[in-house]
Amino acid sequence: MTENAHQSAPCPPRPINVSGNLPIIHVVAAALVDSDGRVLIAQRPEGKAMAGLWEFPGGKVEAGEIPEMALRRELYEELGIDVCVSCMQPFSFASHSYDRFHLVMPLFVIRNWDGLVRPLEAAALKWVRPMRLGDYPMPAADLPLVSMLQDLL
Ligand SMILES: Nc1nc2c([nH]c(=O)n2[C@@H]2O[C@H](COP(=O)(O)OP(=O)(O)OP(=O)(O)O)[C@@H](O)[C@H]2O)c(=O)[nH]1
Ligand SMILES: [Mg+2]
Repeated sequence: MTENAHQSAPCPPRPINVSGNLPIIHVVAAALVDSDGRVLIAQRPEGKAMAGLWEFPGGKVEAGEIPEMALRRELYEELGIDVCVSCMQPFSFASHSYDRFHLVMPLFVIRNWDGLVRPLEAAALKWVRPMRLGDYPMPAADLPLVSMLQDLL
């Protein structure tokens, strides 16, 4: 072993398709944090994939959009709020293989916005203390993000 080699605990299992045969879906999502440190999660409505699961608001990046523009559009469509790009703090990202696609999803932390959040597309919205996020079933890609948020907040 060289002097610089770093010995640490074994990597946790992270199912990932490395053969490159899955379409890549670019999604962008937000952890809105209120003045009490609670995080907003949205329940996916009936009729959508993963219906019933709780997620970070956001959605697919469209052709020609940068992630911040896509997030501003999605948060207006889904929650009725306006968020300026300078209030979007890049936090982390998910890179996760589902059966049918590979998801790449940056997550931004947002503490300031204009307007009151409303469930314009979600089945329900909830403000949740970071330590309680585990009480809500979320997509597999989100689980590492939840741990990182719990460390941050
Ligand atoms: N918004 C969001 N999508 C997530 C999360 N985690 C996760 O795996 N996804 C997946 O990312 C994909 C795209 O999300 P989406 O359904 O919100 O996309 P969208 O708002 O553009 O909806 P649409 O395609 O019906 O117009 C879905 O397959 C969703 O399950 C998350 O925390 N937030
Ligand atoms: Mg969405």
